[in-house]
Amino acid sequence: MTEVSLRSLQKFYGKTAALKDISLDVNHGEFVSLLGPSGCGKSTTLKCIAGFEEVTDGRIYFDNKDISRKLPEDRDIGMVFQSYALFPHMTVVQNLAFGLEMRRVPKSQIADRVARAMDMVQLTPYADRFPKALSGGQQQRVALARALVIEPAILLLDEPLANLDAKLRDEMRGFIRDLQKRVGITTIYVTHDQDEAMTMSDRVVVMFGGHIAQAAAPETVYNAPATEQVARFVGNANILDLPVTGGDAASAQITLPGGATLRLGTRPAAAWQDRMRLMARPEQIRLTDPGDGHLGGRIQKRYFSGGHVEYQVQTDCGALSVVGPTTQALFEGDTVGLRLDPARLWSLPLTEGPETS
Ligand SMILES: Nc1ncnc2c1ncn2[C@@H]1O[C@H](COP(=O)(O)OP(=O)(O)OP(=O)(O)O)[C@@H](O)[C@H]1O
Repeated sequence: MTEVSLRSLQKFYGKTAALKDISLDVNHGEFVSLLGPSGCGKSTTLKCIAGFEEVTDGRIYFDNKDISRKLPEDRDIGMVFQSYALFPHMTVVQNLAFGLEMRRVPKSQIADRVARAMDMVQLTPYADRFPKALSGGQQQRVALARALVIEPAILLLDEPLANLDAKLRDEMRGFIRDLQKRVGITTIYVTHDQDEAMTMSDRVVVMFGGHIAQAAAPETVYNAPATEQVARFVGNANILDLPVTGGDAASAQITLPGGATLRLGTRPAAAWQDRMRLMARPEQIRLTDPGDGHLGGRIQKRYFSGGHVEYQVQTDCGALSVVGPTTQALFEGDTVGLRLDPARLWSLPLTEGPETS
């Protein structure tokens, strides 16, 4: 297991700054996802770690060894791409054996290591098939096995599930995560799919415009986003901009448009702030009888989605998204009350970080 440290990475393509300042430590055996919108620099970060791109400035360390200028083949990484990149004219066994032959692993060991890798991804019955005779999910499992059979120090995955349909993608998420835990390999995973990042990772690194906005456990990124941009990118966020009307050194009191007050567990970040931007996730707001909530509203849209119902509710704080149980008989046009949980309202900084796009 290997620790990866990125120190102030910068990468320019001509005048385009793909990475502006990336610093990150990935612990031994950790599964870290790089998450962000298209063009934020996820793939470039991964390519720099792999050595397919040279950094313009900054350093990359594997276990405290500076590998920034090493060739990809000298970095001891296994890589899986979105396009499985299997050799079409080779069978599964041959695809797996290839990397070992290139590394001059003794023939006597190759068969055994290939067999173990195939078993690991449950593909033993398909050993002699060519890639075109395998499903997308099976091909991606071959690609995984091919990356792991060389027993690399670090596993890098670039949107490996993007080509699979939704159901298979779900299955493969669990499969990759279980396999990574069993093997215990340090893994960096690029995705623009927040569900994927949240369900699979020990830590999610949210990136915008060549910067890291937050690197934290999935629960922290979701419940305590570092910025409004993170709040809006990861999940559905209701943002309430409300005046501070009282409180003390430890807790602020805010007043909602209808006059209801709430005592929060936090203060505004800066002494001069007389308002707060608070985030409430849809499932943290409860719909009640009109007059019973902290805020009044009218249901504009109702979306039944099997396990729960999503509502769009027009309020004096704007349109809020609320998730409720299917047992609640509420419909479009109904007048409702909205109850907020002061303990779960998250105070966002009023100003964003250095980069907002
Ligand atoms: N080879 C290249 N030449 C010039 N510009 C590039 C090159 N590769 C990437 N870029 C630019 O660098 C920035 C970051 O690209 P990158 O591919 O890392 O983003 P990404 O977050 O992985 O996006 P996506 O999710 O769309 O793959 C983008 O502005 C992109 O246009």
